Amino acid sequence: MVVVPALRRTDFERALAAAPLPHRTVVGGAERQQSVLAGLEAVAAGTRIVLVHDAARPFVPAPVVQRVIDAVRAGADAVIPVLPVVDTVRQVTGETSVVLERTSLRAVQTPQGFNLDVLLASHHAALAAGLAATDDARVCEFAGHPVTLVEGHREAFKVTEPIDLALAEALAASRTGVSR
Ligand SMILES: C[C@](O)(CO)[C@H](O)COP(=O)(O)O
Repeated sequence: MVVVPALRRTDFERALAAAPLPHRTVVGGAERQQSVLAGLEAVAAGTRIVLVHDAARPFVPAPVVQRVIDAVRAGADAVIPVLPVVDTVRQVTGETSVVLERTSLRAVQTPQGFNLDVLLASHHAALAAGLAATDDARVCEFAGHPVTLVEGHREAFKVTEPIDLALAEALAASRTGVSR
């Protein structure tokens, strides 16, 4: 299931026409949570496990995906790939700031894996409560489900800033042997 903006649906469908895997598109909402919920509600009844992935993380290595799937298959309700944080991180409140204990911090990636029934029920609970979450694991946690961590990978970075494009192009060239 590929969640797309309403105004670009045709463009996405055209771009996805040659995709090697069967897929469908569904129109998302204004915020991430609404888009994920739209995707989940379009998933076939009877599906047990679902992975939620950011299209902005195109280089996620297959072993990360496998670790997430394995942990959900082993019975976890919510599984996320994470990485240690390499920068010193400060929490800012108004004019003051404090350093957070770096060894206890993890950067969260996708794909995140879930028991579909748990994730759907959690999204409905979050919607009813007005929770705004930046990822689906937070939605599950809010609904009382534990979150299992597995090892992520630096190559699963989110293409966000202009400089990320240079890295993305280099990685794409190294994987395909084709450079632009
Ligand atoms: C889910 C996520 O990738 C985890 O780091 C991140 O929260 C997504 O944020 P976005 O603002 O929806 O790209």
